[in-house]
Amino acid sequence: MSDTETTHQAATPQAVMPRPADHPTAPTGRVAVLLVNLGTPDAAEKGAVKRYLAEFLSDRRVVEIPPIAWQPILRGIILNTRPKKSAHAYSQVWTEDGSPLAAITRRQAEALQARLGDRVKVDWAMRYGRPAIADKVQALKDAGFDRILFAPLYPQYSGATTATAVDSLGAALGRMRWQPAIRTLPPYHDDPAYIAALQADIARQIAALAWEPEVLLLSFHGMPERTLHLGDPYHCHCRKTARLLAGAMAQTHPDLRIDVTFQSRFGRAKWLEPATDVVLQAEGKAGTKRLVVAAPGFSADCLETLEELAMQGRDQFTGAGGEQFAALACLNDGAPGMDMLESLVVRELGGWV
Ligand SMILES: C=CC1=C(C)c2cc3[nH]c(cc4nc(cc5[nH]c(cc1n2)c(C)c5CCC(=O)O)C(CCC(=O)O)=C4C)c(C)c3C=C
Ligand SMILES: [Fe+2]
Ligand SMILES: [Fe+2]
Repeated sequence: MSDTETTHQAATPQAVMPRPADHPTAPTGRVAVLLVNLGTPDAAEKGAVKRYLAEFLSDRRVVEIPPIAWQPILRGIILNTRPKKSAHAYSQVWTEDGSPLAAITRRQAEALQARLGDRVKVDWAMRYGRPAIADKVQALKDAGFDRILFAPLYPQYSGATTATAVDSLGAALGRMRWQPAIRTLPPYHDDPAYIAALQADIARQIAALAWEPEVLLLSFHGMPERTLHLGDPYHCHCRKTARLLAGAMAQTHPDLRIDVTFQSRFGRAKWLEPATDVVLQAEGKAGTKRLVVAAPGFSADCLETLEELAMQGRDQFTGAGGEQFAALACLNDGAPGMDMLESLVVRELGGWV
């Protein structure tokens, strides 16, 4: 007899049926939060990077070229050239705990667990590589968690990030006879808690510098410009985040000039502009001496912030005449970012806990 039938009968006046002991595989109402980020290689060496890039760049949400045209380019050229170069870049930022993106995402999950206590189980997964979304969802279900808040840690929605993470969840659910109930965390690009966290964290890091920046660049990961015309809200979300953040920063730093750029251009198509590397050189050439760059779209530091911005970016700016440069840390597992994440998650869990 199912729980539903029991409840129905209990409501009738004649007989109050005793509730049967829970079926051993029928847990109810146990709630988990699964934090999700992009994914990263298992090691900073060519083979691991090749496996990671093969999975990532074969995702049709990421490279929107028909496989018949794209796969020969990917397998014939890109996977034979890029892994060596990218492995070298990864080796420059690798930590004792492995890839920064994975290590920080794990710490975010641990910090959120400590904040939420035993009401909720917090775990983490990656869209590409490990730990895989499908494995984590199955493990949570097997452990009795039948309600899962799936939280892709991308403040700005994009088909190439949020949607593909949810696709992967959907594929995992598609293989399950008995699925957990699912909620997904909406994009939070304009949430006051996110803007406040960014403002506080950026202001704190600027105050810790021994010099005063003239310019703050807000560098977001790029996307092919075509995706904007196809209706992807990513560009608009980035612009709105930047507008709200600039408004908040103007209260405390009225003399700071704030500009938006897009980094990590890939391939030959036109990407969103202006490009971060181009602007860093142009600023240096134009006489800007002191510049900071922040990456508000990245919830955790990773290759793109630690190598591309902090290392290459410094060379681009100082090589063109700039003098003082700092790449600010992402929100990571610091207090402002964790306060924000806790408030977003608690709001989405309403009615479940
Ligand atoms: C067509 C290629 C790419 C698109 C589109 C793209 C979108 C996109 N990516 C992020 C966030 C991250 N990307 C990261 C690394 C990375 N990105 C691409 C390509 C595209 N990204 C590549 C090839 C790589 C791997 C590194 C390299 O070889 O250059 C990372 C860091 C991962 C890490 O291990 O540290 C993040 C994070 C967003 C948010 C986004 C679209 C909005
Ligand atoms: Fe990327
Ligand atoms: Fe990059």
